[in-house]
Amino acid sequence: MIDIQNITKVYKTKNGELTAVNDVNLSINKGEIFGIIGYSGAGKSTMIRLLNGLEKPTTGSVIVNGQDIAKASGNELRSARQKISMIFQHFNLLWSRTVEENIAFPLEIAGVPKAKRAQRVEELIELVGLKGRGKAYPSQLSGGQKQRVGIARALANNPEVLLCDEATSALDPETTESILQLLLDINKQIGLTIVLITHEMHVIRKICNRVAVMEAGKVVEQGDVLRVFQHPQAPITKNFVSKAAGETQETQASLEQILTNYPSGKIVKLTFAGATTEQPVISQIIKQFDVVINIVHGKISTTTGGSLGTLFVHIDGDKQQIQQALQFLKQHEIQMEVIEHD
Ligand SMILES: Nc1ncnc2c1ncn2[C@@H]1O[C@H](COP(=O)(O)OP(=O)(O)OP(=O)(O)O)[C@@H](O)[C@H]1O
Repeated sequence: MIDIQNITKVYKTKNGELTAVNDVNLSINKGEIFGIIGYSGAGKSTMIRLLNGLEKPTTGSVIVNGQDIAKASGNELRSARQKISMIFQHFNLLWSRTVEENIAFPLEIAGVPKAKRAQRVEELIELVGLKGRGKAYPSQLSGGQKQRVGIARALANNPEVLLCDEATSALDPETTESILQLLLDINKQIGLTIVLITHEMHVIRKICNRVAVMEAGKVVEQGDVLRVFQHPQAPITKNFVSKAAGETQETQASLEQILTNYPSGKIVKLTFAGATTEQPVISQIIKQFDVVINIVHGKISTTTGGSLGTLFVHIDGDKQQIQQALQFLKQHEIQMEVIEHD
């Protein structure tokens, strides 16, 4: 569906050249939700502008449905861009237009006759759950409702790809959940390909099938979301994953405290994925080995590929028994990391 081949984008600035995107290759399948995550300045916005043809790469190609967006211009580029739609962090609605009129706007531009427009607007209002709010103005809507208008407007002309630029970053956690759920539902319902950029790993965890992690213009890691959460490789990915698992500075501090207070035993971080989240391994260890287990921190969350759990435990007892308990965990395909002092 989308093939990004060796794209590099170099900006000329007052201070010389700046490489915002550096030799990136990505392949995004039809109907999948693909996330690009990175901290500020990683090159995500530049990537999205390259994807919708707003920006031309310095080198490389961006093939969408067999067409190289990077080389298209004029009518060709306009028609290619009609298949790619976008939603934004700050919604970008027209404030003097009602919800209906905002959603109708791209239909007007595309020359859709009035009666058909009204029918399509009604369908879209229903799809995004805004029934009864059609005559309201954006200023009368909550943030979540505004983003629903943004989504309806983006879908008006039946795009094949929806680009989401930090679409939930301005929303509170509950509204974020409901907007992510709406995107997931739409993806399932109409098979829409969604590419989103974000700096929040929980957004990736909640709705993406695959993820690419960007740092300083490069993709440092990519793969299935569950796999990346279970076995993050790059330091930056490990950082994102532990934040998404709710490991705060407070968790780090309590681990340090336990390491200091209990010099014996081991503190272990266990990562469970898929079926292993449902096995009662901790109680099995306690029954089978002569060890004491203290739970320090734990969380289970779901990804589109299955459940994922992290658990920090302090295992104490006879050295050999601890070793055997750790071996038991390994045999049950539970990812394990022994925590040492920072
Ligand atoms: N038009 C431009 N001209 C010059 N430099 C630019 C331009 N656009 C982006 N950059 C630079 O390219 C780098 C990547 O920026 P980009 O906005 O793509 O990152 P980002 O990951 O989206 O970060 P943010 O979330 O802060 O927007 C940054 O160093 C930025 O200053």
